[in-house]
Amino acid sequence: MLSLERVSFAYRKRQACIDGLSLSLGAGQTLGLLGPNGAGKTTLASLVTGQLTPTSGQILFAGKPVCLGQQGIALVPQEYAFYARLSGRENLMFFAGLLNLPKNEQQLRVNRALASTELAAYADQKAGTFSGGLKRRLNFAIALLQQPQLMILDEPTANVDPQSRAFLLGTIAKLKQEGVAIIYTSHLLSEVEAIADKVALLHRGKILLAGELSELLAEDHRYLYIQLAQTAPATWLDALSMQREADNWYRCSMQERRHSPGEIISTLEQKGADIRQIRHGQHRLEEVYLRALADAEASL
Ligand SMILES: Nc1ncnc2c1ncn2[C@@H]1O[C@H](COP(=O)(O)OP(=O)(O)OP(=O)(O)O)[C@@H](O)[C@H]1O
Repeated sequence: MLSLERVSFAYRKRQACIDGLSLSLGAGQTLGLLGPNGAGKTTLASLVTGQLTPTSGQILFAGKPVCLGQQGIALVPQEYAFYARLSGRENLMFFAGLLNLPKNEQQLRVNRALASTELAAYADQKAGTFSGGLKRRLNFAIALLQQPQLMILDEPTANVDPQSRAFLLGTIAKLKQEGVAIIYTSHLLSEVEAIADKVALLHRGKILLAGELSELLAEDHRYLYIQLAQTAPATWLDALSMQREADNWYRCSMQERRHSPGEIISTLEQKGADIRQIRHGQHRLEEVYLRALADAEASL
């Protein structure tokens, strides 16, 4: 459905902001687009929607180069993109009016967008008086009016409470089931882990790491991760080949096959360790992300 072939873009000459980037996305797939501040995620979103034009390479949607106002692609931007002085419904009617549709179809789409985002009860309030969560939903509802085949969500859950976040993620999951392709940027890696099929990690405009989420998270059982309630003394670290990580997490290497997971746990318990959590066999996306960035910075 979407394919990017060696796409580059520079705001200023010589300084590539997106640098030779290739990726593809099929119907019903969700791509989690990750990267530190300034990595190029928003720029990439603007390229895919046709708001910016690549300096080289091409972006194809359904086999054709994307253009400004591309049909079938909708962006939910980071900023609130509606009129604060209009009500929720007035905003939706205004944006539906820009879609060049018969009046009854416009009304139908507004009602559908209000229903899918559960905004009907607030539809006649001024959008400027909405809570942060409702504003995010309105941003989302405006993009839904286009009934897109590809939806790009740029940090849609920023400043949103856990309930509204769960609601937005649930709505995205429904769209995915209906075959809508999603590009989802977020700094909340647990969210991306929950909804993405594929992940691309951007760093300085290049893809540092990309692939199926399940493959990126799969681990070869070389390490056991244990979180303790206390800080482990150096003697425990030496005895069990443990390395301290953040938040009292310890990484125990089993590479030398000196210890099995069971031995490590019982030895720690005998020493009086208060074990909070244990992980074995799967990385968290956050670890994959931080390690890839640390390796990239080290090799600069
Ligand atoms: N309009 C612009 N003119 C010039 N440079 C820009 C412009 N917009 C972004 N940039 C630069 O391009 C780079 C990528 O910015 P971009 O906003 O795409 O990153 P991002 O990954 O979305 O960051 P964040 O996570 O903070 O939203 C940054 O160095 C930024 O300063």
